[in-house]
Amino acid sequence: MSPADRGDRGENQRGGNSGGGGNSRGGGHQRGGNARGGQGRGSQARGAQGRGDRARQGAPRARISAARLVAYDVLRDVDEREAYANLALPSRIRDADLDGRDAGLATELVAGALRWRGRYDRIIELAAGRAIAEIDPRTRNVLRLGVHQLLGMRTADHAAVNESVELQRRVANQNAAGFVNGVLRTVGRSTNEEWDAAISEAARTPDEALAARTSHPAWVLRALRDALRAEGREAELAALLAADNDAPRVSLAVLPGSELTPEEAAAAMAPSDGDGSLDDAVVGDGEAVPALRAVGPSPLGLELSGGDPSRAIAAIREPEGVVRVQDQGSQLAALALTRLRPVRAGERWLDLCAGPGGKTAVLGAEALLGGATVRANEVSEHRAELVRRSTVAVSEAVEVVSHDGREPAAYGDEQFDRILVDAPCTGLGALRRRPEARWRKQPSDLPQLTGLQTELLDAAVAHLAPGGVLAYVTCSPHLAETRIAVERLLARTPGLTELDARAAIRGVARGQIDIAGESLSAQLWPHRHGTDAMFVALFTRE
Ligand SMILES: C[S@@+](CC[C@H](N)C(=O)[O-])C[C@H]1O[C@@H](n2cnc3c(N)ncnc32)[C@H](O)[C@@H]1O
Repeated sequence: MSPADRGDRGENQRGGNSGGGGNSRGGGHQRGGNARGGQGRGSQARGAQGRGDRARQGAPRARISAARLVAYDVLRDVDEREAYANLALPSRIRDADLDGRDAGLATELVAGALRWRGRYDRIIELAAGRAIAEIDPRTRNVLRLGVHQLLGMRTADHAAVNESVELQRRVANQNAAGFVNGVLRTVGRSTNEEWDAAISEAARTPDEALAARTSHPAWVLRALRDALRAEGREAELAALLAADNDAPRVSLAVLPGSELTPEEAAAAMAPSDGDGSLDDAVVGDGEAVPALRAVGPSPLGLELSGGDPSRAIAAIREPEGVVRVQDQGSQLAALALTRLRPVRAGERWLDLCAGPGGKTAVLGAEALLGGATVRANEVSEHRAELVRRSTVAVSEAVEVVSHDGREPAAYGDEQFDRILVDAPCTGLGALRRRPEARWRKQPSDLPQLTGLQTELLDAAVAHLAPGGVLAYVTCSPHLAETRIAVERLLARTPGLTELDARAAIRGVARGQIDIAGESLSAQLWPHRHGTDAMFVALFTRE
């Protein structure tokens, strides 16, 4: 019997075939610690009928927690206003005046429901016996939050179901409250393993099954596999997909030239019991602040145990902007350009696509140390302002302008010794960081993006001084935005030579770094390096 067949469809559900899921058996469960499959949901499923009966016979109406309402509102913002969850969430949390615990719950609900949307939608389809597109968008979000509580969190079944039904009554179609109740009770009766087996059984191809189980759009899954295969590392696909679904630890950078090295900054905040565990918190001025460790591949990098990064940054007591949140892959990409060869005093550098200015700050700090100066260009005025704010600590060395990087004005009649083209891209390298991103991008976005990347690269190469170095960086491993873009650039640009970016990254990295493949460019990966999947290629012009 499939999980869906075992279910109790709500009064508003259509009957009919679940679309597969015929013979559910135990299967490969994707989640680690916070999934419930590993914790004996089988026995919970056996006891679920009794609890379900009590719910149906009029258990007391559940109160809806403010955290769930906030989470629902953020999902709606993401759907209806194309909001970014990481921006919408803090403002909704502030408006609702949630305390730390509820803010944490709202954050987990939003991140989980968005990240696992593909998998949860498939489970909802199997449990409901209807396509997700046929379910009202508001009800869909109520269900996604409910499924995450049942399968991704430790919420008690009755609380997850009752609060979801109440939420449905409050924010969506009241008449579908029974439907929500029925679907969620069906979902709660089976384990993660059983649902994964049902997903696989119902899928038309192995890729469709893998994409749904790991909650990746199929085209993204294929792009990731192609990129790994190009490095001879296709076997790492499962690890990569899992890493995309894990919330990353927050990384900080300590800008070069700071009074403290990352090691000293971490030591200054080491946990008082001295075991250095990242799960510890230390006490500063009587309040717990997150612990830091100088780990990760970037020599500027620190890793935060969790909690609010601004508290850790404040505790280090460096001037504003010196210690900052930044992925360590971004740090390495910037350093690959600045440390490829020694800086000559008076060098001019250009950061062509600078907003919001994370890499510009590293370039600025390196420029200050070496006697160079940086022109930072960003097409959007608003983002150019973010670059200004991001570079306050190194503003002496950085001038910010706002032009289209394809236009001569971006270059101001100059030739540059080093140019960073950190191009707009699909962002498929940062899926773990932006849980909604994977559902926003479409393969149809690629031609427009690769066209823009081509034009930006051509304009940049035309302003590279003879003997100068250009870094092409994307936060995407998609081959169309990485190796194919590089091969095409080399083919159409006489006098341009590719340099060894792998050696450059190995040269700057903290400790050994495993960069695979035969090409000269470097691809970083979340599962292998703990960074976003940044791509770095370096060129010089004869
Ligand atoms: C990947 S982001 C750069 C990230 C940045 N380097 C950092 O580390 O913070 C790409 C940036 O390019 C900008 N951009 C897009 N089209 C552009 C154009 N035609 N000229 C210049 N910048 C552009 C986008 O607004 C975006 O801020």
